[in-house]
Amino acid sequence: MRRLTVWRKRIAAALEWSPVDKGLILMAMAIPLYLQYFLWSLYVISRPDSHSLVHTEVVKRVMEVELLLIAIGSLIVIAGIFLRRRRPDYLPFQHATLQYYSLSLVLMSYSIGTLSFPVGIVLLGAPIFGFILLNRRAVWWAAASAFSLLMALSYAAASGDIPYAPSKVPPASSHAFTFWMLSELFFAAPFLILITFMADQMLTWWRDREDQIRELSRRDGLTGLANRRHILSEADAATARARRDEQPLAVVILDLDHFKRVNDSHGHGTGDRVLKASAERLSAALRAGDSVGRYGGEEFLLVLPNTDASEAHAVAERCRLSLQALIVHNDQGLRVPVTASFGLTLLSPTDSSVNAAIGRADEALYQAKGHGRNRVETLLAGSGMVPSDAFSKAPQA
Ligand SMILES: Nc1nc2c(ncn2[C@@H]2O[C@H](COP(=O)(O)OP(=O)(O)OP(=O)(O)O)[C@@H](O)[C@H]2O)c(=O)[nH]1
Repeated sequence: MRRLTVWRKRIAAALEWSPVDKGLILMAMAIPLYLQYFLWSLYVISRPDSHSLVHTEVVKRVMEVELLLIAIGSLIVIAGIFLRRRRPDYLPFQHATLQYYSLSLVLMSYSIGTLSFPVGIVLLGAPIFGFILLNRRAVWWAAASAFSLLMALSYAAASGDIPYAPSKVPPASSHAFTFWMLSELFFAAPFLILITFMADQMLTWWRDREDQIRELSRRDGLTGLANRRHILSEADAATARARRDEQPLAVVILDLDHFKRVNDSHGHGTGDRVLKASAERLSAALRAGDSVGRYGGEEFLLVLPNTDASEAHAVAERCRLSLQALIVHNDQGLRVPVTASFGLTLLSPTDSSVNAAIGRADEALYQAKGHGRNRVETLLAGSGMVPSDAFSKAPQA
């Protein structure tokens, strides 16, 4: 099962393969097909009723062509194996494999009829699959060659210059008709299975990759927290919910104190470590449902749904004490003191958007800096600054 998963991942990640490897995978699909057709030919001419189903002489000639195609295909594979280490990006190899694949399939299809069911499947599936996986220009060239050959053979057959579907004896009985119907399904089955399977795997892989990219675009590279854009969009969503449910929403901005000094005295690397450790502390101090993001260089934004001023003050205090207790060492092993100042507010019905509340929290933060840092200040719309002792159990360091 684990092996299957590994192979699934490999197949799904085929977009990343080198052009030579992609050419080789095409050959790995084509050669077994000719083996499959060869075995079918062998089977059909050995049947006692073969004369009522196929023109055996033609089928024997087709078998020679199949063997020739297998031999040519094997030579191309040997060339590919030779190239894959030395020149994995050698695009002409992909052109060669695509031309081989498309022209030989059209040629093979001629013997059972250029307008048959398997040809339709190949014509439809191969370019879609090819455009996703292979070089576009090479696929266009191969599609153009295959289409030209298909048209030339169809035109020659229509004009009576060559027979149409020379292998086939036109089904004269329901038995012969069933035989041909099953044979055509047998020819088309590998394409149907392979194209469906590959499309499923690749689309799954694409979706996973899209999810990863979306996640990356939302995260701050250093701290792993939501980045500014994402925390603001979370704040917007929380605002809409708070207004709909008529619940309070608290917004807190915090800024590490004298962070320039940390960088200047201990180096940027230590500064980065402080930011990462602070982010971890903040995430750990919040409840499920609260959000935290990196709002600026050393500024973080907390969005606390269903939280009134007193609860939000307690959360901010908890974060403040947690940061104050943080132990980060510089490269020389000295402890770097970390504290932060906090500005808190609640969303007010008069706020046109969450940005108004963020602006107020920023103003409160400015006050916290002015009042000596490492403290929480609250500014509420309508009531102005709220003294810290208005909240029960709100100790300041
Ligand atoms: N190491 C590191 N430093 C950063 C990063 N982003 C911003 N900074 C630094 O953070 C410092 C912020 O300094 P200031 O805005 O002057 O504020 P402060 O020194 O914290 O002073 P107060 O806010 O008044 O307490 C600047 O030196 C920025 O270079 C980062 O990703 N990594």
